[in-house]
Amino acid sequence: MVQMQKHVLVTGGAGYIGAHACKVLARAGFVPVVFDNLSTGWAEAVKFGPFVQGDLLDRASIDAAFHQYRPVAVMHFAALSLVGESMSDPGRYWRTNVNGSLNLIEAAVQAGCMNFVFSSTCATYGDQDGVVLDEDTPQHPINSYGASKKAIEEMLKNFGAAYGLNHVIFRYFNVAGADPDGEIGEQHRPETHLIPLMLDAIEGRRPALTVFGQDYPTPDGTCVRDYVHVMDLADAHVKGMNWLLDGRGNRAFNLGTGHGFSVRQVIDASRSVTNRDVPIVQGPRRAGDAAALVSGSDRARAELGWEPHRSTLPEMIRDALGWSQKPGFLR
Ligand SMILES: O=c1ccn([C@@H]2O[C@H](COP(=O)(O)OP(=O)(O)O[C@H]3O[C@H](CO)[C@H](O)[C@H](O)[C@H]3O)[C@@H](O)[C@H]2O)c(=O)[nH]1
Repeated sequence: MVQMQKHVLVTGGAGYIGAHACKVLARAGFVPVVFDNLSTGWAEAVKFGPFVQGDLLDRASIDAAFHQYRPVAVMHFAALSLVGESMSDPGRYWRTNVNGSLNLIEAAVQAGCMNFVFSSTCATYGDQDGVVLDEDTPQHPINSYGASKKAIEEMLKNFGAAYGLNHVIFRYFNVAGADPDGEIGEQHRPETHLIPLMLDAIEGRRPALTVFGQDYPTPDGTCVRDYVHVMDLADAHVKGMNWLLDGRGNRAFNLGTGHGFSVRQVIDASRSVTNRDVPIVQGPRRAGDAAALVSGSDRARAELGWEPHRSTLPEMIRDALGWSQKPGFLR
């Protein structure tokens, strides 16, 4: 019997999280079709299926991809995602994230591709004074990035109500680590994330790690985040897509472990992996940073059957380190 190949359109599939999702999709028997403009992604990261180089602001190129591949679902990772940059250039965030998503959602509906998995963020919750954030926590973003993602969540609800677009929304906490096989990993230019910058400082690619803010209302004064391994996150996406393919309806899920770690605790954990000290300098707070973002993660576990298997700090740091030591790694 000839098996029909099931394609999944993966926007942003050449980026960090999207590429890991492609690997897990391929392993689960799907064909990930990457749609990416390479503004922050890497052609070298497209390893698990076809590549369409296109821009979400160009509706015709999206329509062509739907027409050519007839995907069973969309995973929408493509976005600008830096909190600091979103504060200094909000127009770019609204245009790219919101207009791009509107084009994609309209194209999906028109093509009859009614299963949509969306990358949202804990930044939609804003700064909530140390409470553990569950999916019913009111969303009050404090930066343009979070506001743009919240707007897209609303858009999905509206298109769900009007046209029956089925959607799963994932609100990520802090994604870290890399594919333990070393096929893909995190490579941003410029790099802004804590763990890769810390490794750069340890390995001498940068003189030091700047700790942004020491006076937050947290136990040691540095920001607290909930770190989740990128492969665990990718697994959740396949579970979320299967949830939609099984007709289980629209749902938002947090993706975090439920445990928060301060910047200082992350630095301390790196010593246990590398046996090296992190050269640090103390800097001011970064605009748009919430003091603490920790996930209530019961819903994804209970309803999706998701369990993070790799999301310990040492494992995430070890996998990120392995990737950064690969020949050809550039930063
Ligand atoms: O050089 C650095 C870089 C980061 N940090 C601190 O480390 C923590 C983590 O910062 P990251 O930049 O690694 O991650 P963010 O929490 O800013 O961002 C993550 O969470 C955001 C939502 O809050 C968005 O989803 C974003 O895309 C995602 O990377 C923050 O407290 C930040 O202030 C430093 O002290 N020094």
